[in-house]
Amino acid sequence: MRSIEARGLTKEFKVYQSRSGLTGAFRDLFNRQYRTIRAVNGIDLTIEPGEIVGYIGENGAGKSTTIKMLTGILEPTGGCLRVNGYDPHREREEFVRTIGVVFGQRSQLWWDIAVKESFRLLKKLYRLSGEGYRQHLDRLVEVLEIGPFLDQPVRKLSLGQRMRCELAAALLHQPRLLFLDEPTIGLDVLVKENIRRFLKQVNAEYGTTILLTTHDLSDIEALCSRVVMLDKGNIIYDGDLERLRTQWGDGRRLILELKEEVPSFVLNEKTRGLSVKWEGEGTRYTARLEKGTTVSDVLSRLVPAVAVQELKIEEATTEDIVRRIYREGAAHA
Ligand SMILES: Nc1ncnc2c1ncn2[C@@H]1O[C@H](COP(=O)(O)OP(=O)(O)OP(=O)(O)O)[C@@H](O)[C@H]1O
Repeated sequence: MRSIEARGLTKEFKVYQSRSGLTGAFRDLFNRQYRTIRAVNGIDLTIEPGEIVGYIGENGAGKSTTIKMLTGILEPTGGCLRVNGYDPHREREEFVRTIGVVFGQRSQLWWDIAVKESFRLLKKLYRLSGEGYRQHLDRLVEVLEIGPFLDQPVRKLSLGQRMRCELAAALLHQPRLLFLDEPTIGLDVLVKENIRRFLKQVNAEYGTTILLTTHDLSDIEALCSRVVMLDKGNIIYDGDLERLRTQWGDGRRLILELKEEVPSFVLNEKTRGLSVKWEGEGTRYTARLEKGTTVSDVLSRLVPAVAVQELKIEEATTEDIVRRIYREGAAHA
């Protein structure tokens, strides 16, 4: 059974539009006008058990709306959806036992009670019992190093401590599929590293499928072999990170320090006809090399005319690549 299978998944929102002025407000009283927003536009998405998939897109692309449909919070307007074999919205009660959810911005733990009391409530909610549960909990407490905070109320924990407790809470019932929405937002580098290591471990040991939404591309680099990129409700890339890099990552940067100041128009002139964008001024320039243009193409034009003191070549980072795809608005798997 597939973890996620969506065909033509669509969500539309009807938004009330108010007319301007007093007459407009008066007319709104009797005849409201609505506008339809198609937040998710007929996407096809299949995720197999054990995959770790990064779900990315700019603000407003439709990520949260998708996750809300996949977790059963929102009912789709159209399309077919099965998650862990269930219809998430219609079979919500049985379905939620098979998933875990961590939203970085919101807590599923009770704010004023001790963490272990929250765990106890969740245990009742999921109807968990027995030695298996005890051992699993002990393991989570040990690996996430949350033992010292179990007696404290959530409101007294730091963000990093709370996130580790959230992860434990989301995994108490050993779900087959884990949804993570911005799990490392606001955390310092060390805590981020620990959380990523833990997630890899959970995935390897229990075969837990993970769908991760994040704006932090280093999460994706550390965890996901596959990325799904959303733009205005449509999937514009679904494939591995490596392919994304090779298809779009030829935008290398050449960083130059010149012996003498040279105006930028000279560099533009010398490299006319090549796909290169110059940034900088005086003696320091960066050449952004676009598709097809190589470092030696640029240097062979420059070196006879301009004295170069030092040069450095930088590969485009995933962040550069993704920004570029967002800007240009398309990518094909
Ligand atoms: N309840 C709602 N009512 C009306 N419009 C909505 C609602 N929820 C989302 N939208 C609209 O749907 C579109 C997609 O929003 P969504 O929150 O899914 O994007 P997102 O990719 O998660 O963005 P972000 O990264 O900012 O969280 C946006 O245009 C948003 O304004």
